[in-house]
Amino acid sequence: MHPRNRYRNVPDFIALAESYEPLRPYVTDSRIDFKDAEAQRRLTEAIMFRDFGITLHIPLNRLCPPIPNRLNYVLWIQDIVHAHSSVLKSHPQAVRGIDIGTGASAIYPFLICKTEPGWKMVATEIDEESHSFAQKNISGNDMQSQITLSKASASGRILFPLEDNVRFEFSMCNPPFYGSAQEVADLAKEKELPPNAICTGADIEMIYPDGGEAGFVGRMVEESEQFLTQCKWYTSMLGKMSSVLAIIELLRKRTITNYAITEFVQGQTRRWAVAWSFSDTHLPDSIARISSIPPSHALYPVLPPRNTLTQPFPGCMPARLYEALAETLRTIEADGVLATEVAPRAGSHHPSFFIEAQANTWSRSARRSRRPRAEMQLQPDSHTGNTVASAGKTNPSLTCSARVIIQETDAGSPTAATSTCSVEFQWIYGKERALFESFVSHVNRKIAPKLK
Ligand SMILES: C[S@@+](CC[C@H](N)C(=O)[O-])C[C@H]1O[C@@H](n2cnc3c(N)ncnc32)[C@H](O)[C@@H]1O
Repeated sequence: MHPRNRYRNVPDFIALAESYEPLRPYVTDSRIDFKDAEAQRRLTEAIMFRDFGITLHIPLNRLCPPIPNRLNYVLWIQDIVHAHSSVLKSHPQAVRGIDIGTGASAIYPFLICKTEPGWKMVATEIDEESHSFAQKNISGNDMQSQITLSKASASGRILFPLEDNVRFEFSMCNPPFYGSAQEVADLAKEKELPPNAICTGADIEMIYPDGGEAGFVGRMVEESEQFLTQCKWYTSMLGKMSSVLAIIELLRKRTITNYAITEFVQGQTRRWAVAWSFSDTHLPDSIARISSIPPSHALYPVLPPRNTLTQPFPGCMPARLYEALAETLRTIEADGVLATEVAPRAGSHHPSFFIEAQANTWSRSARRSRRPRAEMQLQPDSHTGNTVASAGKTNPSLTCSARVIIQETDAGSPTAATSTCSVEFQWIYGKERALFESFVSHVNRKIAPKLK
C-alpha cells in the first residue's frame, strides 16, 4: 500500500457506522460481509462521507470502488505531479487532470479534488447509465467547478479531452480489464479476478473486446503520440502483470523511453500502474521503479533506467561529505554550471543543491574548447522558473539535484546495522541521459580526493 495511504489499517467499522447511519445494519461483530454488494456500497459511501465530505450514490449494477485501493493510485499521481517540488522554485499551479472511464461514482475525480483543492479534473465516461450517475454525484456534491464530465463515444478517441488544445498535467484510467466474457469466466476459475469484479461490474466496465486492458491502454499509447506533451504524464492502472509487460514493450517499440511502473498491493490484490511522457522531465526512482522486486522478477528487466544515482562514500561523516560536495559544485560553477542551495528536505540535516547546466562544460574535451565565461548569461528558465546559466537559450540542457543522504545498511546480523553516507543525484530535466551520467561521475570523481 502507498505509504501515505490512510487506510493502511482496517477501519473501525463501528466508528464509521456511527458517522454514517446507512452502514449500521451491515456491521455485525465489528465486521462487514464483503460478499454482500449492498454492504460494500454502504462502506464506500460511508468512507467518502466521513473522510472526504462526499455524498455518493453507487448503483447496484455497476462497480463499487474500494476506497483504499483507489486512493493508492491517487497518491501516486500526487507523487508524480509534486515530484520535484522540494527543489523547484516554481510549482505546478492550476493542475488539470483527465480521468478516463470515471464510472458511476466518479471516484478518482472526487478523491483528487478533495485532496488537492486547487486541481481540476475532466472525467470521461462512455456508458449512459454510469455517465448519468456520475453527473448526479458531481452536481449533488456541488463539484461542477472542479469536475467536468464528458461523454465518450465508441467511434471517437479515448483521449478526446486533449482535442480541445488545453494542457493537462496528467491523465489517469482504470480500464476495462478483460477481453471477453470467456476470459472473465476462465480467470474466475483460476481465482485471479480482482475482488468484487464479477459480482457487480457491467460488461461495459469489465470488457474491452479489442484486447482487454492491454488493448485499451495500447490504444491510449497510440493516441498519446498525436498529443505528445499536451498532457505531461499519461498513466493507467493495470490488473494483470502480462498487461504491464505488453504496454512496456509497446512503449519501447515506439521509442517512448520516459516511463514509470509502480505496484499497488492491497491484501491479496496486486495491481500495477504505468506512466509515460514525451516531456524531458524525469521522475525519481522512488516513483518510477518498483523498489521491492529482485532481479529475478519478471518486471525487473522492464523497469525504466535509473534517474536517481547514488554514490556511497563509506566511513565518511555527513558534514564532511556535504562540504566536499559543496566545494566541488562551487568549482564546477566556475565552469558555467549553476548550483543553488535549497533548504534541507524533511528528515535531512544538510541543504540540497539545485543544479542547472546549459551544456557539458566539465568534460576534458569541453574544457579544451571552452568559450570565455563572459558569453554566459543568467536567464530565467521557462521550464523550472529558476535562473540558469545560459548562452542565449532558455532551457538548460541538464537540471538535476544533489544531496547527502544517510543509508542504513544491514551487514548481516541484527546488531551490526551501520550507516553509510552517500551523495544522491536526481535527474530532473534534460534530453540526454549521458549528460546527466557524465555530470554525476565528474562530481563523484572530484569529491573523492577531497575526503582523503
Ligand atoms: C473498470 S471501470 C472503472 C470505473 C472507475 N474509474 C473506477 O475505478 O471504479 C472502466 C470504466 O471505463 C468506462 N469506459 C469503457 N470504455 C470507455 C471509453 N472508450 N471512454 C470512456 N470510458 C470508457 C466503462 O464504462 C467503465 O465505467
